[in-house]
Amino acid sequence: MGKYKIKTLNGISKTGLDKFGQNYEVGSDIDTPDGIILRSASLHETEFPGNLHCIARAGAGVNNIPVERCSEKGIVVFNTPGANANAVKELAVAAMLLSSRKIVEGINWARSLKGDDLPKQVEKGKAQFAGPEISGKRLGVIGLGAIGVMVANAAVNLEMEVYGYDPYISVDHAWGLSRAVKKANDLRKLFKHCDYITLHIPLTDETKHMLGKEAFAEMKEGVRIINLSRGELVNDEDIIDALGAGIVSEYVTDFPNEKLINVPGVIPVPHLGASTPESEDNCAVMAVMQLKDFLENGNIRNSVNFPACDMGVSIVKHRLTIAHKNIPKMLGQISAVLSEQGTNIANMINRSRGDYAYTMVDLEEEIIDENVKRIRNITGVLRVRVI
Ligand SMILES: NC(=O)c1ccc[n+]([C@@H]2O[C@H](COP(=O)([O-])OP(=O)(O)OC[C@H]3O[C@@H](n4cnc5c(N)ncnc54)[C@H](O)[C@@H]3O)[C@@H](O)[C@H]2O)c1
Ligand SMILES: O=C(O)[C@H](O)COP(=O)(O)O
Repeated sequence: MGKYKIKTLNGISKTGLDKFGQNYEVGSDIDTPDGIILRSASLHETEFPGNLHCIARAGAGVNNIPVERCSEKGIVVFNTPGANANAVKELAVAAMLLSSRKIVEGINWARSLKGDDLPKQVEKGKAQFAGPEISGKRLGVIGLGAIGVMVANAAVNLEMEVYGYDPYISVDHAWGLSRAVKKANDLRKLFKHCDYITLHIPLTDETKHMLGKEAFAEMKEGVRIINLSRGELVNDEDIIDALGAGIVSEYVTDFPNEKLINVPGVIPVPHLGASTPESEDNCAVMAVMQLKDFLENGNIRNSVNFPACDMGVSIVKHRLTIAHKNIPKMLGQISAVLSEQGTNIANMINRSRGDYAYTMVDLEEEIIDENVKRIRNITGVLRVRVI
């Protein structure tokens, strides 16, 4: 078996890449990779080579990856849940303060001062940069996943009154949420009462333009909006109107574009949410370890399109992994091929997730190519690997 080939897109932390080790050829110029590791680069226009088995997003959001197209080809897509959450939480706290205290304007003004009486000018001019404290104000957190929970809890510690909205919250994340966070059952109520609203949800067909004209019409006048999640969650034209009308007083976005950049009240941050050495290392290490375990053992952990599946380290003659559609009679057809050959199945596991499923089979003897072909040809089978 030759070396596994991994293509890198974006700058991936060396601490993570070093974990690939000797059996891997890793680089940005690899043509026919077994795996891809990336951050925000878009793969929507990319044709995938036939031998590409897996893609790891060193980060949270996977809207830059054509996940459904990958599923149809049996390509397993991973992300690294929670690995950059603390970095985003810290920037969210900073964003609330930036939106309140006119810190950026104040710094720019201080830098523009000239003369030999600067302390005097500072004291005379500072009043124009006064802004409210966040303590005692109401914060609405939309999305209570890895980041939203941390932001909500941090805001409680900063003495804010916090409302959380997430109809799909996981049990684990609910356990991690401070009891002081109040549950918002209805987004309209959250819009009506909150002084600050922060978004921590993925970009999907459901969430695109979640903040638009109708939402702004419900909001408290002067609300401050923090969007460190994805630009398209907010309708640009509508928030520009809401800023002009004074409904929104400040909009901190980690996703600036040409429409927003010079609008008064917009605080553009150049997608810095996860840009800390700590989270870049965390994400890369997690992504690399997941890719390695998948390529070497067929195990799936933290995939966004296939079920979690783990049979430990492969120590048998062959491990067969089969990505397939979640349809009846699949296991029967696979085991029929193996039993016709007289092969003893040492261990087998099958898991499903929505329309897709994954089967792992440990075999104590060689599997002949003809039978691998027969399994590949079963209707609904997307990909077969022999490890
Ligand atoms: N700015 C950055 O650098 C940066 C860094 C990390 C993540 N992000 C963005 O933040 C998003 C969230 O990251 P995370 O790590 O917290 O993800 P996560 O999967 O842990 O949490 C997302 C939460 O959103 C909830 N949700 C989904 N649809 C919802 C809806 N319609 N209404 C309310 N809640 C909904 C889910 O139930 C889940 O709890 C990512 O998808 C990514 O787009 C940005
Ligand atoms: O979804 C994410 O994890 C973030 O947007 C981080 O993106 P980045 O890795 O390109 O900084």
